[in-house]
Amino acid sequence: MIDLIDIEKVYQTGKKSSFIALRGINLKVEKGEIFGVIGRSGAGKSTLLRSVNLLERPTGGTVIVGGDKLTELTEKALQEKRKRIGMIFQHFNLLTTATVRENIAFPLRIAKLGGSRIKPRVDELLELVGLTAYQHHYPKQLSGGQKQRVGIARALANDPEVLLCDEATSALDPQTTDSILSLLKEINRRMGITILLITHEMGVIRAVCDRVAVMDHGRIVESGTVLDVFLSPRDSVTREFVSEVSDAFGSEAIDAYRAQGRMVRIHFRGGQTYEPVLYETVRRTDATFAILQGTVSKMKDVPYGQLIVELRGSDGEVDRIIEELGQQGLEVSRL
Ligand SMILES: Nc1ncnc2c1ncn2[C@@H]1O[C@H](COP(=O)(O)OP(=O)(O)OP(=O)(O)O)[C@@H](O)[C@H]1O
Repeated sequence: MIDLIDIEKVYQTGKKSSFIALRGINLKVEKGEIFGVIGRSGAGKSTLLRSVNLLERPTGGTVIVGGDKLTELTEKALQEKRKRIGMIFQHFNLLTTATVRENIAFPLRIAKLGGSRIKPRVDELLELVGLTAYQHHYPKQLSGGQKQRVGIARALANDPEVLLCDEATSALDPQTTDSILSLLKEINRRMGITILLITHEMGVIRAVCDRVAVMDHGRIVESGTVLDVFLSPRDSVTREFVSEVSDAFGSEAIDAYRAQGRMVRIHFRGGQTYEPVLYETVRRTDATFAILQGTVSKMKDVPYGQLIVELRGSDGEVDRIIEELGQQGLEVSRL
């Protein structure tokens, strides 16, 4: 649905100086998925997101959305295409002197829809985001979460195929963040809208995304399914993000144990998370095990678990257990 090919962005910062914000970005977002881009401040996330609808025109490369090469469209054709690419912002960007209803109707008026079609569409959108009772309020009378709901309704007004989310929950408290993320998931599921979001919070990625790309200094340093990247991060930047949401791992207590050897980390995915796979495997040997740390959580809707255990048995038994766990599809790494 979104194809970014060899995207470069160079900002001219002075007569003779320039800054490279994006370097050779290649990214493909499939139809119907929620794709997250994560990175530290200054990594280039906003520049990348704004390249998708050409709010920021790349200095090199090709942007394709829904089969159309945006980088080759005329200004008029681009305006038309942008109607099918919704966008929401960290600070909502609402019209402060217009009511909730007028804010949502705004893109429909721009699209020159007749009044008789605007009213039912706005009613539908108000209902979708749960703001029917607030339709005559002004933005200053709303909470942050409600303002973002207006932003979402407005972005969906023209029935887009893609929704771009620019740090959409960064200005919200954790509870409101959860409710906005749930709304985005519902919109994606019910309407099949492809969502591309940028964030600096791994929690956001874990809650809603199918796949993720990690950015650093204008490059994508790692990408893959959220589960893969989360459970086996390769790049140091990724590892830092992952440690933010899994602070239980790698604690000093575990490090102290490490000296004794035979410690393993086991990753469970999906239905396996709830099965006694470890117990059943160890039971078939003379070995035993001690659980040192464990967690069960969810990555979007997929359950996953991570256990750190010390296997107590002979070298041969320990090798056999690790091999058998692997054969059953568990990821096992010696610590
Ligand atoms: N108009 C501009 N002129 C010059 N440099 C710019 C311009 N816009 C962005 N930059 C620089 O490009 C880099 C990437 O900025 P960008 O806003 O895309 O990063 P980001 O990852 O979204 O970070 P943040 O979350 O802080 O916005 C930064 O170093 C920024 O200073």
